[in-house]
Amino acid sequence: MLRQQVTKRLAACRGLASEVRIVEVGPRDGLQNEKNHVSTGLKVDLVNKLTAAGCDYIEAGAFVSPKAVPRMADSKHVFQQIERSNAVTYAALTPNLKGFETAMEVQADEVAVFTAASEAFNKANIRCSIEESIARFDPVFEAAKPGGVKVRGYVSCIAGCPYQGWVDPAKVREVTQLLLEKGCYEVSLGDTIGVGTPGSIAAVLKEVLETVQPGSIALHLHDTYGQALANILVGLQHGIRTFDASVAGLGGCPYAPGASGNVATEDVVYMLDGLGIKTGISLDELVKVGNFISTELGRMNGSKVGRAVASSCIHE
Ligand SMILES: CC(C)(COP(=O)([O-])OP(=O)([O-])OC[C@H]1O[C@@H](n2cnc3c(N)ncnc32)[C@H](O)[C@@H]1OP(=O)([O-])[O-])[C@@H](O)C(=O)NCCC(=O)NCCSC(=O)C[C@@](C)(O)CC(=O)[O-]
Repeated sequence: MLRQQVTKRLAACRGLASEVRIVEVGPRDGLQNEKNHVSTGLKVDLVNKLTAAGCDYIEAGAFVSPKAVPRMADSKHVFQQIERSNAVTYAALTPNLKGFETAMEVQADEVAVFTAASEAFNKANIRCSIEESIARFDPVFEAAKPGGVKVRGYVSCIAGCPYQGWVDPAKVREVTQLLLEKGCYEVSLGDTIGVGTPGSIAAVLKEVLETVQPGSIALHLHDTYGQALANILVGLQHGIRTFDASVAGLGGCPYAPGASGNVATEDVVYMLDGLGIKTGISLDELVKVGNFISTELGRMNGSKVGRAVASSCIHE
């Protein structure tokens, strides 16, 4: 109790938010690149367990070409079988109108369109230029309007690209702004290959926040170089209040060879708990979910907190 009061005061003193939103991307970003088959039942279990742990935003699947990303081919069944909570937003990735229509068939609450700040990455990932990708989203924005469906946006490769290397922060700002003007309510800035450092992420945020409000920005940080938590702290210091994360650090992008998964949700929640910043997620329950999915997939739990708790290190 005392620790909670002290840490809350600490967060306030440092001008950090008292609450943040975690976008749990494990069932989508986390599983899209799994080597082995992942059953629909396991995906459904994962989403249900994340719901029970208090996650209130879960990206549960992707309506993309099954040839491009076979692991997401059963997203329709996942959406049809999950036990929904009214308190949770169940979202899906939709690269075009076809994806949006499927998302609506299975009552996804929100959709996300995705492009990049790197032409080379976009060509590999969605087989078109940045400009063409945004034109493809126009029908999605149009179709979303009548039903008031919220559209989130992703900009990949904000801190570097596996194909072209350096990415200009001005390009990140330009694409972000365009997505917001077109109709995204929020744009998640993706360090797709996890190369960003507190210095480079601060430089990107400084550039983007020249013209965009921090409330319209989220950070989506892969943890390849172990910088993601430090980068989240930089995000908090810049007023960002939404962070994407993946339970057990699951994942990687099929078009970013060698990149590890998103920062582990358990690690983020542990850090935020320590800062007295609320997420609504139960760390103890989340750790169980991370251990469950890691065991089921036969992979090492990518969350340091998950491993520490499992090996009975001291945990308040
Ligand atoms: C974008 C396309 C479709 C373009 O692919 P294309 O080949 O240019 O498009 P197309 O319209 O010619 O369609 C090709 C085939 O895909 C089918 N198709 C077309 N659209 C759909 C759809 N919505 N749902 C299901 N099927 C679809 C379409 O029907 C056709 O089937 P075929 O006639 O060959 O049998 C393709 O390249 C694609 O689906 N790519 C998937 C890319 C992807 O999912 N990448 C991983 C997610 S992004 C990511 O991880 C980064 C992020 C978001 O996490 C942030 C970060 O970390 O930076």
